[in-house]
Amino acid sequence: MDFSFETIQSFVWVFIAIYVVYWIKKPRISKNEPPMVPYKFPIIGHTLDYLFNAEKFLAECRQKYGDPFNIYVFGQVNTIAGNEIGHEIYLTEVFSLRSAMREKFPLNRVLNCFDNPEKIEQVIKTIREGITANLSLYTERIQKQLMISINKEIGDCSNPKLIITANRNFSSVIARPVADILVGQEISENEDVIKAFANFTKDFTSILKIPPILSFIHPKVHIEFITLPLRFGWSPIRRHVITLKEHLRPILEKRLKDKEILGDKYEPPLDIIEYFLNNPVYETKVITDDYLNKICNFLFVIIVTSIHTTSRHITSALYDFAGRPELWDDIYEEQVRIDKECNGELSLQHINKMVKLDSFVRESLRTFDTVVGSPHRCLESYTFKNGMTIPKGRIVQTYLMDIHYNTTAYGPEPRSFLPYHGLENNFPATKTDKNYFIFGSGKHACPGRFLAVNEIKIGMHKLILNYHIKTPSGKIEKKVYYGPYAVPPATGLIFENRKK
Ligand code: HEM
Repeated sequence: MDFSFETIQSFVWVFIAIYVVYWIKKPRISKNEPPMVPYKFPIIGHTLDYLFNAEKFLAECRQKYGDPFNIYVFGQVNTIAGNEIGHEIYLTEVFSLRSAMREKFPLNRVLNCFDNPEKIEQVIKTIREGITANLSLYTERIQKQLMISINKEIGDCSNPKLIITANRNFSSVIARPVADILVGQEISENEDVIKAFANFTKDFTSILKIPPILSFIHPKVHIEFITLPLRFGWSPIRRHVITLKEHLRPILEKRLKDKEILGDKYEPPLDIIEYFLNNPVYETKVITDDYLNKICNFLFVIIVTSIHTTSRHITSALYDFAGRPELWDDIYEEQVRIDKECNGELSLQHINKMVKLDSFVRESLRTFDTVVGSPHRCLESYTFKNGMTIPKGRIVQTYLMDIHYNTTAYGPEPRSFLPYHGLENNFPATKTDKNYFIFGSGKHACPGRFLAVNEIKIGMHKLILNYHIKTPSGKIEKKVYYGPYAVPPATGLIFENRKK
């Protein structure tokens, strides 16, 4: 075979380019760092194992190299912190989830307040003061909205009905109560608004479906590439922002007018938009387009953090319930007793009495089975208590499976489903703990977890009271994996009316 001079020249250039990338990207691990797991292929490193075999691969690394260890994925060294060391990440401000998320979930490119630490602090304060502190006042409305959703999405099942949960994962079920809390009862009756709430995250994450090949050069190159269309004016979420603005404007204008006319006699509705109108930072006399953009930006941050997460976990808890017939009667009996006690109208006290259901939900959250998650960026060089040091800029991932399946906390068979572990050990589903990281831990632990668990418990209570729920196979269905991240099974659930 003859090669022309040009062909040989091209080969040489390709070789030089690969060598330069290899040399630049070659991980440089200093002496005191966690051990680097050896790999066979330069540049690719452990990427394939991480994507297609994460559970087994990381378990083998953990066994061989201890905790923590370093792996090389998508051209970056990642430190994997497990059961012994993981909690340290959450005890100091040296590690930042927000900084790491910018390269994984570039929401800041469509919601500019996501890039502003002060605004995010305001979001967190709003969740704590405006939602969690008022949870008892919201309970009746959450219940009502969940029942509307259940009747619409599941409805009459005189004959068994298969509801396919894939992709949607009951996001519109959860969107309704969240809309009620954020924008009030009147706007949340509008189906377009509910759709905007339910689909915002799914539509935004459509840009994340592009495989991160360019991350091998640098994660920022990949992010610049996938967000390129946004710079030319295309936005996957624009229509949702327009819908919300359209419906917010007349309501906000009416509230300002009512306030002016009624003065002290004005009765402020309980919702987050009213919380804004009374907040010195967001006070206004006139509803301008700029003001609406500001409010929508803020609301969509709460929507992104609250709906997708909660709907994914209520779906998963339903699969966990449906696949375990041995638990059905016990949990059903608790719901019947509480339903009789409250005459169908739950208060926060009644929800707190659902101790078996709470323990079941905690166990479903613990065994959700994402292998690693919650990436945090190390903002300055840090030395762990065991003396190992990691450099500034390093991404540290929490090895959730190692934490959630540790034998010290969960006994000799930590992978089995222990429905009453929380109840027996006085660990409610909302309580963060070094053996339970589903809501993170420390200062930045999820501020929305009280709302999330309440929605899941109310939703499950109503569903279990009204329906027999089964999996199509009659067994526990397997989760679906995207690399190391788990999502609920996609087989669907069978609902059948309970005989009253
Ligand atoms: C089952 C549902 C949910 C899960 C599993 C979940 C999980 C998490 C996790 C793991 C974190 C990171 C914590 C850390 O770094 O220590 C977090 C943060 C956060 N979550 Fe949730 N979450 C859920 C529901 C919600 C809801 C309903 C809201 C809002 C009402 C919310 C708002 C937030 C916010 C604003 C943060 C950022 C906190 C900060 O940076 O300080 N989450 N969540």
